[in-house]
Amino acid sequence: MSIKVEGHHLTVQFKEHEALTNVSFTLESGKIYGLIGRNGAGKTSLLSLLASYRKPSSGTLKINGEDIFENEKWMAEVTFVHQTNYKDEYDTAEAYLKLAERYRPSFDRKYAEEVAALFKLPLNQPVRKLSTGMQSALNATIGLATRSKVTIFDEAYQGMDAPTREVFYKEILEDQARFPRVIILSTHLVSEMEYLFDEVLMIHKGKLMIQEPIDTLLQKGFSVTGDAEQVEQFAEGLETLSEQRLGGTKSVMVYGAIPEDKIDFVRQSGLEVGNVTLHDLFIQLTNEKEEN
Ligand SMILES: Nc1ncnc2c1ncn2[C@@H]1O[C@H](COP(=O)(O)OP(=O)(O)OP(=O)(O)O)[C@@H](O)[C@H]1O
Repeated sequence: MSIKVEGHHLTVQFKEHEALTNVSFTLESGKIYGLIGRNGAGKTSLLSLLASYRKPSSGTLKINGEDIFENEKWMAEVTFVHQTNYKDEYDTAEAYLKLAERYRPSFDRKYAEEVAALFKLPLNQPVRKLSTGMQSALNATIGLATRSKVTIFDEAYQGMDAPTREVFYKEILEDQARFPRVIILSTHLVSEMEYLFDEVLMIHKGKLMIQEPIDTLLQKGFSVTGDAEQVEQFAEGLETLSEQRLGGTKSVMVYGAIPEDKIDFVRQSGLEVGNVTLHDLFIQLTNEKEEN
């Protein structure tokens, strides 16, 4: 069954503070969504609505046309993976997998064991004794193997070292191809995880600034690399996001399209034109808003 999640004009109000303001979006099965935003932007507030942890102060949130808050059918189809405090957990990792199998009908125990082995997760150890990275690997294993129609990973990589994160990312891609669902990855590791995203949701100060396919988003800017003097000449008067210089070579990231009157200059000078990165766009777009 394919899934369509629709949020309309969602607001989350905490006493004095509005954590989310008038947020609307659509999510569909088969896509991986990158949810990015600066600290305190409202990412977890949005995810807690999807997980039914919280009721929106206003607005609607539906899956396939049905409200999800306290809706048992849909709550059972959403898995929210986030950092957990396991300091008082004496059960083993193995027992956790058994528990997940008991409570989640879609849980695939065999796959969970395969992923646990890839993570080198010591299943016979009490969870409280696992390192932070291994506790995250346990959460990630359960999140993947539950195969919920909506699977949310909220900075689920905490403490994982780089090779472990690579295992995690590879499994996300491979298992999503086998069992397409809505996957949301909330992250601060923008550069590292960019290649996983089909679409990006960028939140800034409680507002959804962008929901766009990653390819469209990356066409909002470009990079130019080549002889430093020529690059500087090219970039004069343009809005640059970042620049790097190595000896006589320089690279700049520019926001916007290449201006018509500079196209010939690029051709003649032989400067190399490439894509902008999500990391640079993110920094630029969230700074720009702050200035406004
Ligand atoms: N229970 C709460 N009571 C009051 N304010 C809250 C509560 N939870 C979150 N907030 C505030 O709402 C805003 C959004 O917080 P949220 O946790 O959604 O941000 P975030 O984007 O997930 O941040 P981070 O990247 O730092 O985890 C912040 O200003 C935060 O202080």
